[in-house]
Amino acid sequence: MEFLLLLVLVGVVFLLLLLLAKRQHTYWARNGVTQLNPELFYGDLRDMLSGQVPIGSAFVNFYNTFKQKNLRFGGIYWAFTPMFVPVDVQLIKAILVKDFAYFQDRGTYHHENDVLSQNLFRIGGEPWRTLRQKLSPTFTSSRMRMMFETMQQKIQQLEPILDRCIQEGRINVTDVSACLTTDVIGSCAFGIECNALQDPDCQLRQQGRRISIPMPLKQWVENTIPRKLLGYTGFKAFPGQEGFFRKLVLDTMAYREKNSVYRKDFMHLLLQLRNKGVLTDDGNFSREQSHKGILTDDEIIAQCFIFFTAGFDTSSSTMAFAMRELALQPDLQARVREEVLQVFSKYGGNITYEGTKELLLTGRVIAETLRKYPVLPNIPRICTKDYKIPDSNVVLRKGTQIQLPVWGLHMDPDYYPDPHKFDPERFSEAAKATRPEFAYFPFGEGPRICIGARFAQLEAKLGLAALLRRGKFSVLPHAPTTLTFKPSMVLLHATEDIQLKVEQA
Ligand code: HEM
Repeated sequence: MEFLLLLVLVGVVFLLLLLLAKRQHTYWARNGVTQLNPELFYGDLRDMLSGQVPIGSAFVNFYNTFKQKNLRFGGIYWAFTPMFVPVDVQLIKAILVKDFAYFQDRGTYHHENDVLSQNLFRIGGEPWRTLRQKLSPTFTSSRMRMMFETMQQKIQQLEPILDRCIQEGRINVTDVSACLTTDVIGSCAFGIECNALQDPDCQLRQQGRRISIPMPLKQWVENTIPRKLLGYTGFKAFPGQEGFFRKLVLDTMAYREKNSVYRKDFMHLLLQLRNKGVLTDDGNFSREQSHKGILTDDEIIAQCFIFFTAGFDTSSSTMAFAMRELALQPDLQARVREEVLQVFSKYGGNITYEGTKELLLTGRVIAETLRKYPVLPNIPRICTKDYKIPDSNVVLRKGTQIQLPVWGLHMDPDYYPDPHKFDPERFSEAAKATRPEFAYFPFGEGPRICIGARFAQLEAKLGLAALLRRGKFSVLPHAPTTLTFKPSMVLLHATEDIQLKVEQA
Protein backbone atom coordinates (compact mmCIF):
# COMPACT_ATOMS: atom_id res chain seq x y z
CA MET A 1 0.00 0.00 0.00
CA GLU A 2 2.79 2.41 1.06
CA PHE A 3 4.73 1.52 -2.06
CA LEU A 4 1.69 2.26 -4.20
CA LEU A 5 1.28 5.61 -2.49
CA LEU A 6 4.94 6.44 -3.15
CA LEU A 7 4.53 5.45 -6.78
CA VAL A 8 1.48 7.71 -7.15
CA LEU A 9 3.36 10.56 -5.46
CA VAL A 10 6.35 10.16 -7.78
CA GLY A 11 3.96 10.03 -10.73
CA VAL A 12 2.21 13.24 -9.61
CA VAL A 13 5.54 15.07 -9.09
CA PHE A 14 6.73 13.88 -12.50
CA LEU A 15 3.51 15.05 -14.13
CA LEU A 16 3.75 18.43 -12.41
CA LEU A 17 7.35 18.86 -13.58
CA LEU A 18 6.29 17.88 -17.08
CA LEU A 19 3.51 20.46 -17.05
CA LEU A 20 5.90 23.10 -15.73
CA ALA A 21 8.41 22.24 -18.46
CA LYS A 22 5.67 22.42 -21.11
CA ARG A 23 4.54 25.78 -19.76
CA GLN A 24 8.12 27.09 -19.75
CA HIS A 25 8.29 26.24 -23.45
CA THR A 26 5.39 28.61 -24.12
CA TYR A 27 7.19 31.61 -22.56
CA TRP A 28 7.79 33.37 -25.86
CA ALA A 29 4.36 32.65 -27.28
CA ARG A 30 2.80 34.07 -24.10
CA ASN A 31 4.93 37.19 -24.50
CA GLY A 32 4.05 37.89 -28.11
CA VAL A 33 7.31 36.60 -29.64
CA THR A 34 7.31 34.02 -32.43
CA GLN A 35 8.88 30.76 -31.31
CA LEU A 36 9.81 27.48 -33.00
CA ASN A 37 8.99 23.93 -31.89
CA PRO A 38 10.89 23.27 -28.65
CA GLU A 39 11.39 19.69 -27.50
CA LEU A 40 11.30 18.53 -23.93
CA PHE A 41 14.76 18.84 -22.25
CA TYR A 42 16.56 20.11 -25.37
CA GLY A 43 14.37 23.09 -26.22
CA ASP A 44 15.39 24.14 -29.74
CA LEU A 45 18.97 22.98 -29.40
CA ARG A 46 18.81 19.19 -29.62
CA ASP A 47 21.47 19.00 -32.37
CA MET A 48 23.78 21.35 -30.51
CA LEU A 49 23.32 19.92 -27.03
CA SER A 50 23.79 16.39 -28.31
CA GLY A 51 27.07 17.49 -29.88
CA GLN A 52 26.09 17.26 -33.54
CA VAL A 53 26.31 20.86 -34.72
CA PRO A 54 28.31 23.86 -33.50
CA ILE A 55 26.48 26.58 -31.57
CA GLY A 56 27.16 29.03 -34.39
CA SER A 57 25.44 26.89 -37.05
CA ALA A 58 22.39 26.42 -34.83
CA PHE A 59 21.98 30.18 -34.56
CA VAL A 60 22.52 30.68 -38.31
CA ASN A 61 19.50 28.39 -38.75
CA PHE A 62 17.43 30.37 -36.22
CA TYR A 63 18.38 33.64 -37.93
CA ASN A 64 17.42 32.29 -41.35
CA THR A 65 14.13 30.85 -40.09
CA PHE A 66 13.03 34.13 -38.47
CA LYS A 67 14.27 36.21 -41.40
CA GLN A 68 12.36 34.04 -43.91
CA LYS A 69 9.22 34.74 -41.89
CA ASN A 70 9.96 38.47 -42.23
CA LEU A 71 10.35 38.81 -38.47
CA ARG A 72 12.47 41.42 -36.70
CA PHE A 73 13.19 38.95 -33.91
CA GLY A 74 12.24 35.56 -32.52
CA GLY A 75 12.53 33.43 -29.42
CA ILE A 76 14.20 30.05 -28.85
CA TYR A 77 14.88 27.81 -25.86
CA TRP A 78 18.31 26.64 -24.72
CA ALA A 79 16.98 23.56 -22.89
CA PHE A 80 14.43 25.41 -20.67
CA THR A 81 16.06 28.84 -20.85
CA PRO A 82 14.28 31.29 -23.17
CA MET A 83 16.69 33.18 -25.44
CA PHE A 84 15.90 36.15 -27.60
CA VAL A 85 17.31 36.28 -31.14
CA PRO A 86 17.23 39.70 -32.86
CA VAL A 87 17.34 39.72 -36.67
CA ASP A 88 16.74 43.35 -37.60
CA VAL A 89 19.94 45.44 -37.85
CA GLN A 90 18.29 48.48 -36.23
CA LEU A 91 17.31 46.40 -33.22
CA ILE A 92 20.83 44.96 -33.04
CA LYS A 93 22.21 48.50 -33.09
CA ALA A 94 19.83 49.45 -30.26
CA ILE A 95 20.99 46.48 -28.15
CA LEU A 96 24.69 47.05 -28.74
CA VAL A 97 24.86 50.83 -28.74
CA LYS A 98 21.77 53.05 -28.48
CA ASP A 99 20.10 51.29 -25.56
CA PHE A 100 23.29 49.76 -24.18
CA ALA A 101 22.23 50.74 -20.65
CA TYR A 102 19.69 47.89 -20.80
CA PHE A 103 22.10 45.32 -22.19
CA GLN A 104 25.54 46.00 -20.78
CA ASP A 105 26.18 42.49 -19.44
CA ARG A 106 26.70 39.13 -21.11
CA GLY A 107 25.15 37.09 -18.33
CA THR A 108 28.15 34.75 -18.32
CA TYR A 109 29.06 33.00 -15.05
CA HIS A 110 31.45 34.81 -12.68
CA HIS A 111 31.85 34.70 -8.94
CA GLU A 112 34.08 36.33 -6.34
CA ASN A 113 35.33 32.89 -5.20
CA ASP A 114 36.53 32.12 -8.71
CA VAL A 115 39.44 34.46 -9.53
CA LEU A 116 39.74 33.65 -13.25
CA SER A 117 36.02 34.23 -13.79
CA GLN A 118 36.48 37.84 -12.61
CA ASN A 119 37.77 38.83 -16.03
CA LEU A 120 36.65 41.66 -18.27
CA PHE A 121 34.72 39.36 -20.60
CA ARG A 122 32.62 37.79 -17.86
CA ILE A 123 31.95 40.41 -15.22
CA GLY A 124 29.13 42.94 -15.55
CA GLY A 125 27.57 46.10 -14.19
CA GLU A 126 29.60 48.76 -12.44
CA PRO A 127 32.63 46.50 -11.76
CA TRP A 128 32.89 45.89 -15.53
CA ARG A 129 32.58 49.60 -16.34
CA THR A 130 35.31 50.53 -13.83
CA LEU A 131 37.64 47.77 -14.99
CA ARG A 132 37.13 48.60 -18.67
CA GLN A 133 38.00 52.25 -17.93
CA LYS A 134 41.21 51.14 -16.23
CA LEU A 135 42.22 48.74 -19.00
CA SER A 136 41.20 50.69 -22.12
CA PRO A 137 44.33 52.90 -22.08
CA THR A 138 46.47 49.74 -22.42
CA PHE A 139 44.91 49.01 -25.85
CA THR A 140 45.12 52.44 -27.58
CA SER A 141 46.94 52.74 -30.91
CA SER A 142 49.92 54.39 -29.21
CA ARG A 143 50.27 51.36 -26.88
CA MET A 144 49.91 49.05 -29.90
CA ARG A 145 52.76 50.95 -31.51
CA MET A 146 54.77 50.42 -28.32
CA MET A 147 54.03 46.67 -28.36
CA PHE A 148 54.64 46.34 -32.08
CA GLU A 149 58.35 45.64 -31.58
CA THR A 150 57.65 42.78 -29.13
CA MET A 151 55.03 41.33 -31.46
CA GLN A 152 57.32 41.58 -34.48
CA GLN A 153 60.21 39.84 -32.75
CA LYS A 154 57.97 36.84 -32.15
CA ILE A 155 56.63 36.83 -35.69
CA GLN A 156 60.15 36.86 -37.10
CA GLN A 157 60.71 33.50 -35.40
CA LEU A 158 58.27 32.08 -37.93
CA GLU A 159 60.97 32.18 -40.62
CA PRO A 160 62.94 29.02 -39.70
CA ILE A 161 59.67 27.13 -39.14
CA LEU A 162 58.40 28.19 -42.55
CA ASP A 163 61.74 27.15 -44.12
CA ARG A 164 61.35 23.70 -42.58
CA CYS A 165 57.78 23.43 -43.88
CA ILE A 166 58.91 24.51 -47.35
CA GLN A 167 61.50 21.72 -47.32
CA GLU A 168 58.83 19.23 -46.27
CA GLY A 169 56.38 20.65 -48.83
CA ARG A 170 53.46 20.99 -46.41
CA ILE A 171 52.36 23.10 -43.49
CA ASN A 172 49.80 22.60 -40.75
CA VAL A 173 48.58 26.21 -40.67
CA THR A 174 46.24 25.57 -37.75
CA ASP A 175 49.11 24.39 -35.59
CA VAL A 176 51.70 26.91 -36.77
CA SER A 177 49.24 29.81 -36.27
CA ALA A 178 48.29 28.56 -32.78
CA CYS A 179 51.98 28.33 -31.80
CA LEU A 180 52.64 31.77 -33.26
CA THR A 181 49.75 33.46 -31.44
CA THR A 182 50.69 31.63 -28.22
CA ASP A 183 54.19 33.07 -28.51
CA VAL A 184 52.88 36.56 -29.30
CA ILE A 185 50.32 36.69 -26.50
CA GLY A 186 52.69 34.88 -24.10
CA SER A 187 55.27 37.55 -24.75
CA CYS A 188 52.88 40.53 -24.81
CA ALA A 189 50.63 39.51 -21.90
CA PHE A 190 53.01 37.62 -19.62
CA GLY A 191 56.37 38.76 -20.87
CA ILE A 192 57.59 35.20 -21.23
CA GLU A 193 59.46 33.47 -24.00
CA CYS A 194 57.50 30.24 -24.29
CA ASN A 195 58.79 29.44 -27.82
CA ALA A 196 55.81 27.34 -28.83
CA LEU A 197 56.98 27.61 -32.44
CA GLN A 198 60.14 25.67 -31.55
CA ASP A 199 58.52 23.57 -28.85
CA PRO A 200 54.82 22.98 -29.61
CA ASP A 201 54.46 21.13 -26.30
CA CYS A 202 55.60 24.03 -24.13
CA GLN A 203 53.50 24.65 -21.02
CA LEU A 204 51.54 27.63 -22.32
CA ARG A 205 50.58 25.80 -25.51
CA GLN A 206 49.43 22.81 -23.44
CA GLN A 207 47.37 25.16 -21.31
CA GLY A 208 45.87 26.65 -24.47
CA ARG A 209 44.84 23.19 -25.69
CA ARG A 210 43.08 22.51 -22.39
CA ILE A 211 41.11 25.74 -22.63
CA SER A 212 39.92 24.86 -26.16
CA ILE A 213 38.33 21.58 -25.06
CA PRO A 214 34.57 21.58 -25.80
CA MET A 215 32.44 21.61 -22.67
CA PRO A 216 28.74 21.26 -23.52
CA LEU A 217 27.70 20.07 -20.05
CA LYS A 218 29.63 22.81 -18.30
CA GLN A 219 27.97 25.39 -20.48
CA TRP A 220 24.55 23.98 -19.76
CA VAL A 221 25.27 24.15 -16.00
CA GLU A 222 26.48 27.77 -16.32
CA ASN A 223 23.38 28.74 -18.28
CA THR A 224 20.89 26.99 -16.06
CA ILE A 225 21.93 27.14 -12.39
CA PRO A 226 21.70 30.56 -10.68
CA ARG A 227 25.13 32.22 -10.53
CA LYS A 228 25.22 32.94 -6.79
CA LEU A 229 24.27 29.37 -5.94
CA LEU A 230 26.80 27.89 -8.36
CA GLY A 231 29.61 30.06 -6.94
CA TYR A 232 29.20 28.62 -3.46
CA THR A 233 29.40 25.04 -4.74
CA GLY A 234 33.06 25.62 -5.62
CA PHE A 235 32.28 25.53 -9.34
CA LYS A 236 35.08 26.95 -11.51
CA ALA A 237 34.59 28.56 -14.89
CA PHE A 238 38.06 27.30 -15.90
CA PRO A 239 38.75 24.22 -13.79
CA GLY A 240 42.37 23.43 -13.03
CA GLN A 241 43.75 26.62 -14.61
CA GLU A 242 44.06 29.07 -11.74
CA GLY A 243 47.22 27.69 -10.11
CA PHE A 244 49.22 27.82 -13.36
CA PHE A 245 48.23 31.36 -14.26
CA ARG A 246 48.54 32.69 -10.70
CA LYS A 247 52.13 31.43 -10.47
CA LEU A 248 53.02 32.68 -13.94
CA VAL A 249 51.75 36.21 -13.32
CA LEU A 250 53.00 36.61 -9.74
CA ASP A 251 56.46 35.21 -10.56
CA THR A 252 56.78 37.50 -13.58
CA MET A 253 55.74 40.58 -11.62
CA ALA A 254 58.09 39.76 -8.74
CA TYR A 255 61.01 39.15 -11.12
CA ARG A 256 60.45 42.42 -12.91
CA GLU A 257 60.21 44.37 -9.69
CA LYS A 258 63.33 42.76 -8.24
CA ASN A 259 65.42 43.22 -11.38
CA SER A 260 63.81 46.43 -12.68
CA VAL A 261 63.01 44.77 -16.00
CA TYR A 262 61.30 46.96 -18.59
CA ARG A 263 59.56 45.25 -21.50
CA LYS A 264 57.19 46.80 -23.97
CA ASP A 265 54.14 44.68 -23.19
CA PHE A 266 50.78 44.51 -21.37
CA MET A 267 52.43 43.19 -18.22
CA HIS A 268 54.45 46.38 -17.93
CA LEU A 269 51.30 48.49 -18.33
CA LEU A 270 49.41 46.37 -15.80
CA LEU A 271 52.34 46.74 -13.36
CA GLN A 272 52.19 50.50 -13.80
CA LEU A 273 48.46 50.43 -13.06
CA ARG A 274 49.02 48.27 -9.99
CA ASN A 275 51.93 50.26 -8.59
CA LYS A 276 51.35 53.83 -9.74
CA GLY A 277 47.72 53.94 -10.78
CA VAL A 278 48.62 55.72 -14.03
CA LEU A 279 50.24 54.82 -17.35
CA THR A 280 53.36 56.65 -18.44
CA ASP A 281 55.20 55.99 -21.68
CA ASP A 282 58.42 54.97 -19.99
CA GLY A 283 60.01 52.10 -18.12
CA ASN A 284 58.91 53.35 -14.71
CA PHE A 285 56.63 51.10 -12.68
CA SER A 286 57.95 51.68 -9.19
CA ARG A 287 55.43 52.13 -6.38
CA GLU A 288 54.80 55.81 -5.75
CA GLN A 289 53.37 57.25 -2.58
CA SER A 290 51.61 60.06 -4.45
CA HIS A 291 49.59 57.64 -6.62
CA LYS A 292 47.37 54.83 -5.50
CA GLY A 293 47.47 51.55 -7.41
CA ILE A 294 44.21 50.76 -9.18
CA LEU A 295 44.59 47.03 -9.92
CA THR A 296 45.02 44.17 -7.47
CA ASP A 297 47.10 41.03 -8.07
CA ASP A 298 43.95 38.94 -8.52
CA GLU A 299 42.56 41.40 -11.05
CA ILE A 300 45.81 41.26 -13.03
CA ILE A 301 45.80 37.44 -12.98
CA ALA A 302 42.23 37.33 -14.31
CA GLN A 303 42.93 39.90 -17.06
CA CYS A 304 46.17 38.24 -18.20
CA PHE A 305 44.22 35.00 -18.36
CA ILE A 306 41.48 36.48 -20.55
CA PHE A 307 44.00 38.24 -22.82
CA PHE A 308 45.56 34.83 -23.34
CA THR A 309 42.30 32.90 -23.77
CA ALA A 310 40.55 35.50 -25.92
CA GLY A 311 43.75 36.34 -27.74
CA PHE A 312 45.47 33.20 -28.96
CA ASP A 313 42.68 30.99 -30.28
CA THR A 314 40.67 33.69 -32.03
CA SER A 315 43.63 35.15 -33.89
CA SER A 316 45.14 31.78 -34.82
CA SER A 317 41.85 30.42 -36.23
CA THR A 318 41.42 33.63 -38.24
CA MET A 319 44.90 33.28 -39.73
CA ALA A 320 44.36 29.60 -40.56
CA PHE A 321 40.97 30.27 -42.24
CA ALA A 322 42.51 33.15 -44.24
CA MET A 323 45.41 30.99 -45.44
CA ARG A 324 43.02 28.27 -46.59
CA GLU A 325 40.98 30.77 -48.62
CA LEU A 326 44.16 32.20 -50.17
CA ALA A 327 45.35 28.69 -51.04
CA LEU A 328 42.05 28.14 -52.87
CA GLN A 329 42.49 31.37 -54.88
CA PRO A 330 46.05 31.52 -56.27
CA ASP A 331 45.46 34.81 -58.14
CA LEU A 332 44.24 36.56 -55.03
CA GLN A 333 47.15 35.07 -53.07
CA ALA A 334 49.61 36.43 -55.66
CA ARG A 335 48.08 39.93 -55.36
CA VAL A 336 48.33 39.88 -51.57
CA ARG A 337 51.94 38.67 -51.79
CA GLU A 338 52.77 41.48 -54.20
CA GLU A 339 51.36 44.03 -51.76
CA VAL A 340 53.34 42.47 -48.90
CA LEU A 341 56.60 42.47 -50.89
CA GLN A 342 56.10 46.08 -51.93
CA VAL A 343 55.60 47.21 -48.35
CA PHE A 344 58.60 45.13 -47.15
CA SER A 345 60.81 46.66 -49.81
CA LYS A 346 59.55 50.21 -49.13
CA TYR A 347 60.52 49.85 -45.45
CA GLY A 348 63.94 48.30 -46.01
CA GLY A 349 62.95 44.65 -45.62
CA ASN A 350 61.27 45.06 -42.25
CA ILE A 351 57.66 46.17 -41.96
CA THR A 352 57.17 49.10 -39.62
CA TYR A 353 54.03 49.98 -37.66
CA GLU A 354 53.22 52.60 -40.34
CA GLY A 355 53.88 50.01 -43.04
CA THR A 356 51.13 47.74 -41.72
CA LYS A 357 48.59 50.48 -42.52
CA GLU A 358 49.57 50.18 -46.19
CA LEU A 359 48.65 46.48 -46.26
CA LEU A 360 45.18 47.36 -47.55
CA LEU A 361 44.35 44.18 -49.47
CA THR A 362 45.75 42.06 -46.63
CA GLY A 363 43.43 43.96 -44.27
CA ARG A 364 40.46 43.22 -46.54
CA VAL A 365 41.36 39.54 -46.64
CA ILE A 366 41.28 39.51 -42.83
CA ALA A 367 37.95 41.38 -42.79
CA GLU A 368 36.42 38.94 -45.28
CA THR A 369 37.80 36.00 -43.29
CA LEU A 370 36.07 37.32 -40.18
CA ARG A 371 32.85 37.72 -42.16
CA LYS A 372 32.85 34.17 -43.44
CA TYR A 373 34.27 32.70 -40.24
CA PRO A 374 33.46 34.98 -37.27
CA VAL A 375 35.33 33.14 -34.55
CA LEU A 376 32.71 34.16 -31.99
CA PRO A 377 29.65 33.32 -34.13
CA ASN A 378 27.08 34.57 -31.55
CA ILE A 379 27.50 37.34 -29.06
CA PRO A 380 25.67 36.96 -25.74
CA ARG A 381 23.92 39.75 -23.84
CA ILE A 382 21.50 39.82 -20.94
CA CYS A 383 18.72 42.32 -20.39
CA THR A 384 19.53 44.16 -17.14
CA LYS A 385 16.19 46.04 -16.85
CA ASP A 386 12.82 45.65 -18.54
CA TYR A 387 13.04 46.88 -22.14
CA LYS A 388 10.20 47.64 -24.52
CA ILE A 389 11.27 46.76 -28.04
CA PRO A 390 10.80 49.88 -30.20
CA ASP A 391 7.79 49.74 -32.59
CA SER A 392 6.36 46.63 -30.94
CA ASN A 393 4.36 45.65 -27.87
CA VAL A 394 6.98 43.19 -26.69
CA VAL A 395 8.75 43.82 -23.40
CA LEU A 396 11.99 41.95 -22.71
CA ARG A 397 12.02 41.21 -19.00
CA LYS A 398 15.06 41.79 -16.80
CA GLY A 399 17.21 38.66 -16.90
CA THR A 400 16.27 37.67 -20.47
CA GLN A 401 19.20 36.13 -22.31
CA ILE A 402 19.98 37.31 -25.82
CA GLN A 403 22.14 35.82 -28.56
CA LEU A 404 23.18 38.16 -31.36
CA PRO A 405 23.51 35.91 -34.43
CA VAL A 406 26.67 37.42 -35.94
CA TRP A 407 27.27 34.54 -38.35
CA GLY A 408 23.65 34.61 -39.55
CA LEU A 409 24.00 38.26 -40.56
CA HIS A 410 27.41 37.70 -42.13
CA MET A 411 25.98 34.94 -44.36
CA ASP A 412 22.77 36.78 -45.26
CA PRO A 413 22.59 37.09 -49.09
CA ASP A 414 20.67 40.36 -48.73
CA TYR A 415 23.84 41.91 -47.33
CA TYR A 416 26.46 39.66 -48.92
CA PRO A 417 25.34 38.25 -52.29
CA ASP A 418 26.74 34.76 -52.90
CA PRO A 419 27.76 34.60 -49.22
CA HIS A 420 29.91 31.45 -49.51
CA LYS A 421 32.19 33.17 -52.02
CA PHE A 422 35.36 34.57 -50.46
CA ASP A 423 35.68 38.08 -51.88
CA PRO A 424 37.79 40.69 -50.04
CA GLU A 425 36.39 43.40 -52.35
CA ARG A 426 33.25 43.34 -50.19
CA PHE A 427 35.37 45.46 -47.86
CA SER A 428 36.37 48.17 -50.33
CA GLU A 429 35.13 51.57 -49.13
CA ALA A 430 32.55 51.68 -51.97
CA ALA A 431 31.15 48.21 -51.18
CA LYS A 432 30.99 48.91 -47.44
CA ALA A 433 28.93 52.04 -48.10
CA THR A 434 26.17 49.94 -49.74
CA ARG A 435 25.52 47.89 -46.57
CA PRO A 436 23.61 48.87 -43.46
CA GLU A 437 25.56 49.36 -40.26
CA PHE A 438 25.52 46.31 -38.02
CA ALA A 439 25.43 43.80 -40.85
CA TYR A 440 29.06 43.14 -39.85
CA PHE A 441 30.41 42.97 -36.31
CA PRO A 442 32.99 40.20 -35.81
CA PHE A 443 34.44 42.10 -32.84
CA GLY A 444 31.05 43.08 -31.41
CA GLU A 445 30.15 46.75 -31.18
CA GLY A 446 29.44 49.54 -28.73
CA PRO A 447 31.03 50.02 -25.30
CA ARG A 448 31.67 46.25 -24.94
CA ILE A 449 33.40 45.85 -28.30
CA CYS A 450 36.43 43.52 -28.23
CA ILE A 451 39.15 45.42 -26.40
CA GLY A 452 41.83 43.50 -28.31
CA ALA A 453 40.49 44.15 -31.84
CA ARG A 454 43.42 46.40 -32.85
CA PHE A 455 45.93 43.99 -31.40
CA ALA A 456 44.31 41.04 -33.21
CA GLN A 457 44.21 42.79 -36.59
CA LEU A 458 47.83 43.88 -36.30
CA GLU A 459 48.91 40.39 -35.35
CA ALA A 460 46.95 38.75 -38.18
CA LYS A 461 48.37 41.21 -40.74
CA LEU A 462 51.94 40.60 -39.60
CA GLY A 463 51.38 36.83 -39.46
CA LEU A 464 49.93 36.63 -42.97
CA ALA A 465 52.64 38.93 -44.32
CA ALA A 466 55.38 36.74 -42.81
CA LEU A 467 53.88 33.58 -44.33
CA LEU A 468 53.14 35.02 -47.78
CA ARG A 469 56.45 36.81 -48.17
CA ARG A 470 58.34 33.53 -48.45
CA GLY A 471 55.79 30.81 -49.07
CA LYS A 472 53.42 29.94 -51.89
CA PHE A 473 50.44 27.97 -50.61
CA SER A 474 48.02 25.64 -52.36
CA VAL A 475 45.56 22.94 -51.38
CA LEU A 476 46.86 19.42 -50.90
CA PRO A 477 45.50 16.74 -53.25
CA HIS A 478 42.49 14.99 -51.67
CA ALA A 479 42.01 17.81 -49.14
CA PRO A 480 38.33 18.16 -48.09
CA THR A 481 36.54 20.66 -50.32
CA THR A 482 34.42 22.12 -47.53
CA LEU A 483 35.26 23.01 -43.98
CA THR A 484 33.32 21.53 -41.10
CA PHE A 485 33.35 22.90 -37.57
CA LYS A 486 33.73 21.28 -34.18
CA PRO A 487 30.37 20.88 -32.44
CA SER A 488 29.76 22.17 -28.93
CA MET A 489 32.46 24.81 -29.12
CA VAL A 490 31.67 28.43 -28.42
CA LEU A 491 34.42 29.50 -30.82
CA LEU A 492 34.43 28.49 -34.45
CA HIS A 493 37.02 25.72 -34.82
CA ALA A 494 37.65 23.65 -37.95
CA THR A 495 37.06 19.95 -37.21
CA GLU A 496 40.34 18.97 -38.85
CA ASP A 497 43.59 20.95 -38.76
CA ILE A 498 44.04 22.97 -41.93
CA GLN A 499 47.02 21.56 -43.85
CA LEU A 500 48.36 23.09 -47.06
CA LYS A 501 51.02 22.45 -49.65
CA VAL A 502 53.80 25.06 -49.41
CA GLU A 503 56.74 25.89 -51.68
CA GLN A 504 59.22 28.73 -51.96
CA ALA A 505 57.48 31.82 -53.39
C1 HEM B 1 40.42 37.70 -34.40
C2 HEM B 1 40.55 37.92 -33.11
C3 HEM B 1 39.43 38.28 -32.18
C4 HEM B 1 38.08 38.25 -32.37
C5 HEM B 1 37.29 37.86 -33.61
C6 HEM B 1 37.47 38.70 -31.12
C7 HEM B 1 36.10 38.82 -30.93
C8 HEM B 1 35.53 39.31 -29.77
C9 HEM B 1 34.11 39.50 -29.59
C10 HEM B 1 33.04 39.21 -30.63
C11 HEM B 1 33.92 39.98 -28.34
C12 HEM B 1 32.57 40.33 -27.71
C13 HEM B 1 32.21 41.76 -28.07
C14 HEM B 1 30.82 42.18 -27.64
O1 HEM B 1 30.25 41.56 -26.76
O2 HEM B 1 30.29 43.16 -28.21
C15 HEM B 1 35.22 40.10 -27.71
C16 HEM B 1 35.42 40.57 -26.43
C17 HEM B 1 36.67 40.61 -25.84
N1 HEM B 1 37.89 40.32 -26.43
FE1 HEM B 1 38.18 39.75 -28.34
N2 HEM B 1 38.45 38.96 -30.22
C18 HEM B 1 39.66 38.74 -30.82
C19 HEM B 1 40.92 38.91 -30.25
C20 HEM B 1 41.15 39.36 -28.97
C21 HEM B 1 42.46 39.61 -28.40
C22 HEM B 1 43.77 39.46 -29.15
C23 HEM B 1 42.26 40.00 -27.11
C24 HEM B 1 43.26 40.40 -26.04
C25 HEM B 1 44.50 40.67 -26.23
C26 HEM B 1 40.83 40.00 -26.87
C27 HEM B 1 40.23 40.31 -25.67
C28 HEM B 1 38.87 40.46 -25.49
C29 HEM B 1 38.28 40.88 -24.22
C30 HEM B 1 39.03 41.14 -22.92
C31 HEM B 1 36.90 40.99 -24.45
C32 HEM B 1 35.84 41.43 -23.44
C33 HEM B 1 35.65 42.97 -23.58
C34 HEM B 1 34.62 43.54 -22.61
O3 HEM B 1 33.68 42.86 -22.26
O4 HEM B 1 34.78 44.72 -22.23
N3 HEM B 1 40.19 39.61 -28.03
N4 HEM B 1 36.18 39.68 -28.60
